[in-house]
Amino acid sequence: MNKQTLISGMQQASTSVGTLAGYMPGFGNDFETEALPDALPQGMNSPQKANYGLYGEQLSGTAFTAPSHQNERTWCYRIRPSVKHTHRFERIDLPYWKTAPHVQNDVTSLGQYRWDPVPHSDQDLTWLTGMRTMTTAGDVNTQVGMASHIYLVTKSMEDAYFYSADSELLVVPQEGRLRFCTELGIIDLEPKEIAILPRGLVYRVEVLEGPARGFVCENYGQKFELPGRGPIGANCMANPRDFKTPVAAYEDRDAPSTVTVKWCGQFHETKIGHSPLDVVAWHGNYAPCKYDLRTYCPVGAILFDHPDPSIFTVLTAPSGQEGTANIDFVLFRERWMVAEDTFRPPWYHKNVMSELMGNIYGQYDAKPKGFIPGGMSLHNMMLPHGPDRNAFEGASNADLKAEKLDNTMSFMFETRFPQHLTQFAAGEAPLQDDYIDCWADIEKKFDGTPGKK
Ligand SMILES: O=C(O)Cc1cc(O)ccc1O
Ligand SMILES: [Fe+2]
Repeated sequence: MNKQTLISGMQQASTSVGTLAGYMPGFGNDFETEALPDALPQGMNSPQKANYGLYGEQLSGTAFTAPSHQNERTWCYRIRPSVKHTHRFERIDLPYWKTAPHVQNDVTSLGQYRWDPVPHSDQDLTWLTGMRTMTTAGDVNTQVGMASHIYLVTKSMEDAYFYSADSELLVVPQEGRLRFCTELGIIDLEPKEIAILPRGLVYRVEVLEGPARGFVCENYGQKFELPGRGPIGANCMANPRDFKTPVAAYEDRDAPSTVTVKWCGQFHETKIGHSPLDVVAWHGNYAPCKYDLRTYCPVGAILFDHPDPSIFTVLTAPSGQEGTANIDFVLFRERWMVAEDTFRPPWYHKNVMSELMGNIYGQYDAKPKGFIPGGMSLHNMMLPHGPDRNAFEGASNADLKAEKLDNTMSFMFETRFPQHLTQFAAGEAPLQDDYIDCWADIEKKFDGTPGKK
């Protein structure tokens, strides 16, 4: 159990810029943290009167009766209970943020697709107005599937807060720096890091360095967890201690504000008179965290052949069918290539799962050109894909000495469900019309004679 105390500058400041974010290590630990001494009750959750006049409130991330190893909840001790924050809800429109099921008859999703980076806009865009849905999969109403988004953020949310009742958000920054001021503490996030924001957690997003662009995987289903390592053992891949959960930090701020809620794909707004980020102390295992992708320790082939990319899974969100994820988050980062007599890049492939990829920086080995930082690609359920002609020719003729793949970080959101393009992805976003031509010049080498061509 971790215990750490931070007296937060959030309390005084009108925004939290300038405060120091502090973190506790571990994935899914039972944490405890207080921003004021003795704010956290000891030995019980519901004292008749909590210290400082705080209200106790539980945030349940799983059903009460979920098996113990999956059961997640957090006890918050806050200046006002959340229910004081909810008055009448009014429907608002965020036209670019879409939710499954969202199958558009005039949009074709069957195919291989690739996009250049969505350019920054000259408008002021917040975390909410700057979210651009690219694909949706599954059904939010039955809590299965996901959506992939690009965010373009230039403006901090001011006296404005948000939570998603629909989903947990996995945030993968590509440009710029953001600060997530959450009920449970502050997370500063930059490229090469990721963050997980649990379903139901209230937060405000500030721009520390803009413009900011990145990718989001919105998970409607069971939470992301660390994959079992099997025979790899107790170490390597993503190690639990490299996940960082913020220490408690609170705002005692009275100001006319809004809270926007995403609920079954709809957005509603309510007005409140104070900051809802008023949790002075908390304990539990349902909390946001961040993770530095540079601490991911890749394990791979050290003699021959190319393993399935699941070897690079950072996080997996189960679907209920064992081994068939609702979402796998897979990382292709710097590593040594040493396999002998082997075609080293990804092989040609058709997959029952749907593969959405994004480039954080550098060059991806199967697509040395055209898949650029900030760009995305989609190889949907059972649609063939693989190295382009240049990658194939290069790798099948290469001198197979040990080689470092340097300056490379791409990722995949892989889901068991087909992914449907939004109108934005099919129309407004910079779709590369000529993407499939990258395979057009692949040569027939077969002439009936044995031997390597
Ligand atoms: O580039 C892709 O499509 C992803 C991918 C990577 C890999 O190493 C093996 C198979 C695969 O589909
Ligand atoms: Fe693939």
